[in-house]
Amino acid sequence: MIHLLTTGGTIASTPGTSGRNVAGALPAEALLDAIDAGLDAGPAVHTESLLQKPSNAINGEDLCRIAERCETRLADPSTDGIVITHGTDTLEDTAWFLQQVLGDCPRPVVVTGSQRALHERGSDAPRNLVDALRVAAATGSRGQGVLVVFDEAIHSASLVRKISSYRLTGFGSPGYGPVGHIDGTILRYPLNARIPTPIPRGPTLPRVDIVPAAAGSACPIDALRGDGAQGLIIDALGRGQVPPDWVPTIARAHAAGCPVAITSSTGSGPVAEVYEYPGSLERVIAAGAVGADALSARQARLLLMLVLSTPEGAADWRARFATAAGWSTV
Ligand SMILES: NC(=O)C[C@H](N)C(=O)O
Repeated sequence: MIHLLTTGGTIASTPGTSGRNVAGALPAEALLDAIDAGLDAGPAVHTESLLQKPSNAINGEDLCRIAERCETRLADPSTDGIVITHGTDTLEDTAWFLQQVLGDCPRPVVVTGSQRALHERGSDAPRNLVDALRVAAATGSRGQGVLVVFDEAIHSASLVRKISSYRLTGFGSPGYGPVGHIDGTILRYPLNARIPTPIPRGPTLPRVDIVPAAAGSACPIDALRGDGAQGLIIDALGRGQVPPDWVPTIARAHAAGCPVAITSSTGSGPVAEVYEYPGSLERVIAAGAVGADALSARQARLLLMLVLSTPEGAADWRARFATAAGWSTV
């Protein structure tokens, strides 16, 4: 039995009164009805409508609810796999979060969505959902961690990012490529994903904000801390550089006990201490920040939220964050 958990997004959209889409209105049963013909003799499916939201509205509480539903379903031996439908705007965030808490997934957990709603011409919703159910039911998908299925490709949740705001090839794994492909009813897995070790999570997730760096821009870190941010991700330039006058502000945050991590805003490739000059990553790390390897800012944010959500994690955040961020290196 495959458990279909729906959370909203364009894949569950209905037409609104103005002609635009209302994301998330369709319940799970209606989604399944719409693709029944495409499933042929596919797996038996049990449905659950958990959320009906556009994905820009998914918050930390929702992430914990989705994770909890996965854990509960996976504890039931009748569940062979889980498919989660989700809006594409933050699909990679939820998939990444689940990857950090669920581990290698001996029974597959697959996330999908669509760029066009079911009622729109050429909708990718039926294809993506049928493919996701097929991937969740396949023995070859076991132990590969959380997977994202989109446009006949299978991505690791550790690597996937939304790469187009509208094209049906909405997702990619920049620098790596998909871990598998869906060729009709045949699944091909040319690569095995390396799976990070699960991270314990507390009952609530603390607030961590993302600060984009740009040449000559002002550093809002003091204001964000004053407003209640408990950790910060600086989405930095290139290998991890920030404007030179940001460094004292980062040192102030460090002295006040606020974790600061550095990602590269380039979209592909890790941060690295390859320069020494004012504002270089080497100076930023000397001021107390930690590098986030090749994680996106959104991945780093969720990782830091998870690490800080338990007292043990908060006490040891630097080592735990760095280890988890570097999961893909050997
Ligand atoms: N294609 C989509 O699902 C986008 C939509 N705005 C969402 O993320 O909910």
